[in-house]
This record gives sequence, structure tokens and C-alpha cells, in this order.
Amino acid sequence: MKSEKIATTHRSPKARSAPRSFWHLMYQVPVVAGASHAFFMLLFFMLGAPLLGWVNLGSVALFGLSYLCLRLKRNILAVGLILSEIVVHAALAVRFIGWDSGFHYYLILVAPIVFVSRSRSGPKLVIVSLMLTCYLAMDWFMKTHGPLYALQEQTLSALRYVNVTVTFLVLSFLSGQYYRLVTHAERQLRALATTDPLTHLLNRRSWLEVAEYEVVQRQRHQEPLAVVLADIDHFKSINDQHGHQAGDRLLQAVSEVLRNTVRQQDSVARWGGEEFMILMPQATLDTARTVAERLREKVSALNVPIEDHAPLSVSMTFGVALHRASEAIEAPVRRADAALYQGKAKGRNRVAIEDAPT
Ligand SMILES: Nc1nc2c(ncn2[C@@H]2O[C@H](COP(=O)(O)OP(=O)(O)OP(=O)(O)O)[C@@H](O)[C@H]2O)c(=O)[nH]1
Repeated sequence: MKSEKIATTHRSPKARSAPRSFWHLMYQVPVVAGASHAFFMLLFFMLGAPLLGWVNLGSVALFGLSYLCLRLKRNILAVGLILSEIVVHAALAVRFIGWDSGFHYYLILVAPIVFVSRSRSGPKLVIVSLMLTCYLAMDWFMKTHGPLYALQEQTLSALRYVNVTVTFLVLSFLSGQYYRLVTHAERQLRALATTDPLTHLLNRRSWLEVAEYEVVQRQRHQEPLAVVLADIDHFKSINDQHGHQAGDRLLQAVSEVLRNTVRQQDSVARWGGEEFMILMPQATLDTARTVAERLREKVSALNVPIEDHAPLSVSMTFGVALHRASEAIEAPVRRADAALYQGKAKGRNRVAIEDAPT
């Protein structure tokens, strides 16, 4: 339901926290990998293979170093360290205890990490091809050379299961984080495309989309639909006297009043500079007039603090119109605009209703 999705955006729902960029995602690689190697270090010391324990201690140190590089924004160095660790560790582990230990699976993890990064596709292809070459070379080498340490078959199987499990877990974790990164960026883009950046209200285009949808719905259910166009009075002189920043602050304060006073199903948009449009599904002309009157009072009661001056007050003029059967949304918008014009002409700070149909 396109319009329902858009309609909720002006209430700016809280987004779940998400990694803000690829490099935030990258911070997690040395943490997860370092923790896995710490686990293996303990395991090998306990299994009586201290050499492999030391190898893993070296890995923990390398991942610690790469984390530090990431924090210091030495990103290329960090990635170089991470890739070297993966290759050297896999090669040493496979050479020491054999192909069946499953340590070569970690080379496969490089492909998603490299391809998610923002670097050019040339270097990505080179790195992944190198990893594939290392993988195949290790496989070929171990077919003709036995492991340096012969572990018991049961221990070897247990290690392989652990390695396969860790590989799956790391892949799932990275994919999940990447998914969150992309959906977070998508949400931000959608918000940018549908809302006004200053007030976070809907923009004109997305209000029209919602309104067109509501026209169809209300006609189908034969329910009323009102539109209210509101304009801040003498806004130009506020800008001229107190500056654009004070004007912006005022626009935000007025937007907050509008947003917080209408019902959940109503849609408020910033229509233009100091003009706002409200769509009120299931509202008759009388209801819309009452709501507009309430909005007018609340806006008049505003005291907006600004720098080096007493708080600012403003008033607003409102034009109200009702959608009539089989007309496009532009028609009541035009009548609300005409009513607003009349309200301004009659002295502002009032709610003006469209002319009755002839
Ligand atoms: N601060 C600020 N001012 C804006 C923005 N958009 C438009 N304006 C200003 O809004 C003012 C609108 O002025 P007018 O159209 O003359 O309207 P008004 O002064 O409110 O007069 P009436 O509507 O007749 O009461 C102009 O000075 C615009 O520069 C904005 O985003 N921020």
C-alpha cells in the first residue's frame, strides 16, 4: 500500500540502529575474527598442539592491529592485514594439521568482504583471483604432502565441524549486517525523496500521491475528504527583521504544531515556502473548519525562542475545501487556495471556507 507507507513517514518513526557505512561494518570483522582465533588458541593449547596455539595468538594480535588501523582510518593497511592473516593462517593450519581440518574454508570468506567494499572492480577481481589461486594451490600441495602433525581422526573431524560452523556463522553475520546497512540507506533515501528536509513533513509530490490514493478510497466508500491550505501571515517581514535562520526555526515550530494536532490518518505537507497543506480523510467541511480553527489558535499561542530577541509569535490563515464527487484532487486544492486568498484579503489570522457550489 504505497500511500500508507508514505503517509507514515512524516511522523518520522525511529529507525533501528544500523551500521552507518561499509567501514563500520568492517570494524566487526577483526572483532569477530579475533574472538574466533582466541577460541582456537585456547583449544590448541588444551589439545597439546602449542605451535598452533601460538599461530592463533599471532592471528589475534594481527586482528587487534587491523582494528587499530581501522580506528586510525588507515583502512587500506587494515584490509591488507586482514587478508594476509586469512591466507597465512589458512596455509599454516592446513600445512600443520592437514586439509581435512577445514581451515581453508576461511579463504572463501574473503570474496563477500572484498565485493561489498567500495573499491574498484579491478582490484576486487585481483584479490579474489589470488584467494582462489591460494586455495587451489593449497589443495594441490596437500594432495602430495601429508600434514606435519598427525591428529587423531576424531579430533580432526571435530575441528572441521567447528570450522564449517564458524564459516557459516561469520557469513550469516556479515550478510545480516550488510542487509541492515542497505535497508538503512534505503530508508534514508526514501525519507529524503518523500519529505521536506527542514520540517520533515511530506513534500508536495508525496502529499499528492497520498491524496490521489485517498480520493479513490473515499469515493469508493462514499466518505468525505477535506483539504486545508495554511499560510503563515507576514512571514516575509519576519525573515527580513530577524533573518532566515529565525524564519526557519519558526517554520519548524509551526510544522510541529500542525503535525501534532491533526489525527494520525491526516497527512501534512510543506506545500511551498511558508505554505502547508493538510489532507483530512473522512472529514466534513465542518470538521475541517473546527480542526483548522484549533490549529490557528495553537499557532497563535506559539512563542518561538530565537537568538538575541524576545520569542517570536505568528498567526496563520487557513483555506478549507471539500472534495466533490468525481473531481481530481487539484480541484479542492484550487478552491482551498482561493479561500485562503480571501482570508488574507479579509485581514488574515482566520479560517476561510470555500464558496458553496453554485
Ligand atoms: N526562512 C525561510 N523563509 C522562506 C523559506 N521559503 C520561503 N521563505 C520566505 O517566505 C516569504 C514569503 O513571503 P510572501 O509570499 O510575501 O508572504 P508573507 O510575507 O507571509 O505575506 P502574506 O502571506 O500575504 O501574509 C519570502 O520572504 C520567502 O523568502 C524557507 O525555507 N525558509
